[in-house]
Amino acid sequence: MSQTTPIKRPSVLGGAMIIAGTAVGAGMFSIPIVTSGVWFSGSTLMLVYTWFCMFMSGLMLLEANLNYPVGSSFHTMVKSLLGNIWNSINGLSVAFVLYILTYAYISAGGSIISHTLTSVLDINQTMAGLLFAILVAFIVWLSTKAVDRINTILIGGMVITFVFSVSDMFAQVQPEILFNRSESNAEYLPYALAAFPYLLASFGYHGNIPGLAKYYHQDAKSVVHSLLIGTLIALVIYLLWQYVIQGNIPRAGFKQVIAEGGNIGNLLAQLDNGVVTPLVKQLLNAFSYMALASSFLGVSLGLLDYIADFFKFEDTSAGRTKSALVTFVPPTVAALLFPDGFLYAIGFAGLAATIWAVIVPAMLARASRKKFPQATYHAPGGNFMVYFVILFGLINIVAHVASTLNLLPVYK
Ligand SMILES: N[C@@H](Cc1ccccc1)C(=O)O
Repeated sequence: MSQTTPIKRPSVLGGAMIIAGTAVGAGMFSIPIVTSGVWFSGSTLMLVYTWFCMFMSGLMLLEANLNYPVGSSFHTMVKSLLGNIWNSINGLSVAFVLYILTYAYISAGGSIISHTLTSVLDINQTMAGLLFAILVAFIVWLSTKAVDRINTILIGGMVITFVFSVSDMFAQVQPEILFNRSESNAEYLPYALAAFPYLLASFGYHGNIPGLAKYYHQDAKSVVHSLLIGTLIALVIYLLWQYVIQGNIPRAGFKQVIAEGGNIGNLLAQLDNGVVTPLVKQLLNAFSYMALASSFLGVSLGLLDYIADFFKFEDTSAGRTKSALVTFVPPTVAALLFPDGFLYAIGFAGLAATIWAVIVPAMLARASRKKFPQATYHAPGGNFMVYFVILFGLINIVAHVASTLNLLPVYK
């Protein structure tokens, strides 16, 4: 008797963890700093708006992806739906984001390692960044499987340290600080626009969508659910993070963080003067390492695969060594020369990600509806949502260009 065995699909939660693991990373540490101008209430609205648009653009990418063979990359979709010019723009913006994030992770990694080790070991930030980069490069060079295993451990550790540290700090939050009651006539709104690209970068995960569609055997519903849950986990983590940080460190304290360069170590140092107990500080440090390392592993693995594909390097240990050198040497050298560019890097990552994680997905959905009218999955909201998402992208570009040209007020 012949029997068709139903395809066993992995649980929605697994995909949600992949998405949350990519999204929650270096961007998160920039959020309280870059929103110190608009502060807590305003940034809550901005986070929800950004989450919504980044979730929608993910669904649009999925819509296009499902019309192509399993696992088709950005390259295949953009080339077929938008042509060669867009394909080049898209490819460049992907490579740029991956490179600049790799730099940001090395810079930030150096900053927290040297911050936590100052009392026991006199190691400067540049050396610490170098060690961090070498360790991650080694794991990525080993194999995708090694990255997968270590990431699972890291995400487990992140959940534990985040829950313990945040639940303790939760109780310490002071409404006077959180709502900035001591400052009368404070201005918030003028500082809002400049923060957007950092929030956008923090919700970036879109490179994972083709892989996720493959993981769920092209079942739209499972992918949609895991995107929804994964991005909501990121949103909840960011809101809690904002709540405990901006409810414990007074708004004026951020002027010092920004003056010191705005790296993670500077932010964590502000908690030394506060009410946070030494144990909670250690937990937060541990959380920061793990959040950084897990994104660093994921992003640099993506970059290594991209480079291997671009230069046609083989998947042998010699080929992987070449890919690893092209992946890690330029950002490591940049981090040695400019150890404190963390915030700039996240802002530029947000700008470039606007292209491939916001505008291109919206354009792909529009083009794919014309080319494949019989498609079964459609992202919600029709053409209105396509333009809504494109508008969000344009706001981010204007925000970044204007703030780079010093046209926007800066809280410092
Ligand atoms: N969201 C990631 C950065 C990222 C952006 C775009 C794609 C992938 C990752 C972070 O905050 O660290």
